[in-house]
Amino acid sequence: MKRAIVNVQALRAGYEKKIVLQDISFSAGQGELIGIIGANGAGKSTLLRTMRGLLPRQGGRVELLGREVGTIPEKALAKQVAFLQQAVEIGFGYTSKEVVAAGRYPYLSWWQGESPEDEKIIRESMEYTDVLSLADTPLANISGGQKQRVLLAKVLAQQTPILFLDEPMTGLDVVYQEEIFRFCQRLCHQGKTILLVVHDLSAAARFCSRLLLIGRGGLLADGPPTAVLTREHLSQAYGLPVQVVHNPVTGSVEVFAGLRRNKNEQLPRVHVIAGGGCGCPVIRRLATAGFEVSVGVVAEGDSDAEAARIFAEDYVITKPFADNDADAAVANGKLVARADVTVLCSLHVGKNNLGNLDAAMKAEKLIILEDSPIDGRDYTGGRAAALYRQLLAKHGVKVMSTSAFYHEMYSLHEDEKTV
Ligand SMILES: Nc1ncnc2c1ncn2[C@@H]1O[C@H](COP(=O)(O)OP(=O)(O)OP(=O)(O)O)[C@@H](O)[C@H]1O
Repeated sequence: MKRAIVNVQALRAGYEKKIVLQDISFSAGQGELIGIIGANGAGKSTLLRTMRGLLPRQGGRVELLGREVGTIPEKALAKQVAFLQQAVEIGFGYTSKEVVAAGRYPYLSWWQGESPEDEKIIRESMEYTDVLSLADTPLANISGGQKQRVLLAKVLAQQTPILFLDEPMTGLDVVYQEEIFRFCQRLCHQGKTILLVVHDLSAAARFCSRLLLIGRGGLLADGPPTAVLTREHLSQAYGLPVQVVHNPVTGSVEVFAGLRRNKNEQLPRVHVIAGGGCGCPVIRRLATAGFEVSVGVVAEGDSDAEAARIFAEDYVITKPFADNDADAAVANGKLVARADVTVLCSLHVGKNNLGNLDAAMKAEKLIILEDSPIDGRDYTGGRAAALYRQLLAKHGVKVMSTSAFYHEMYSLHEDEKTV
């Protein structure tokens, strides 16, 4: 086991009249890049500020390089930890270089100017974050993202083994954001230990070796990104249903937060009859617009089945090429009966999914999405087309293209009027 560079035991953190975090325990070893994640107001900044000794602890211990943080003199502490704080105010009369030079303060006495060695470190730090060309520009004259990179250079110039970075990506475009993550990785590879607050969970998953999830007044999870970024953990931390999709190709994670529903708001339930991938965008759009969505019957392995798992609250998935799955048909029928509106996607119909048209027949309110004539989508020798024509003749049925539906679907909130 590596020596703990940061060691936090049973920490209680917060403010005079308000305890924000209880019982936080973890330790960080050399070379770790640790992302601190959690909802707004969860206590991430409070944790970092307490660990750095800027906020008094309400209980527990924080050790940096084996020493209790409260016992380390300020200048010695500044040689151990550099802290990029959120929303720091800096006198705007200073040039970028002067701001970065302030990072050298733990190494200077009041009578000493910067040595050639300090100058070299300042220049290298500014090169690292690509702001050397702004050296003589006053901070007042540079953009928000450039300012953030100047502040990062200042933190680097402090040359500490530990870095605490509170949302260092604020204001950075995607290219610089990734670059900052990559240089954090490089610094950790060189032996530094970095804890950074990050809101972009996908980037956190790709770049951090470990995540600490803060929520509900404590440490909800601690471990590698795949173990921390689960539906259960994130739903707890963010206080609403969250879906998590890990992309094995890019290593990134997509997180879809459910809507914060007003308890009195009754949104229509929409059942989507899909298959062969035609339902995928319909399911996604309905769910992200806030509808309660169910899906059926779709086949395992089909992208509609994946979309159902991610976005739908209920679904019926059958084995691929399963003919006449009676149980699936019954379950699908129940979802149709429960829905306020059923949407029949523009699917291709073979003998194994003919039952989907029977299910649509039972819908009280039906919208048919028709992107091409049924005859070109009928693989049953005419049975599907015949059933489909009966559907078209049903009372109150609406027929439209899928793209037209995307515009119309918001009026489903007033479905009585529109269907
Ligand atoms: N100086 C303060 N005095 C009292 N309460 C505070 C103070 N600063 C923050 N808080 C409260 O402490 C809680 C945690 O705030 P903190 O800034 O640590 O959250 P955070 O996770 O960093 O949030 P965000 O993601 O929005 O930056 C919040 O409820 C906040 O209102």
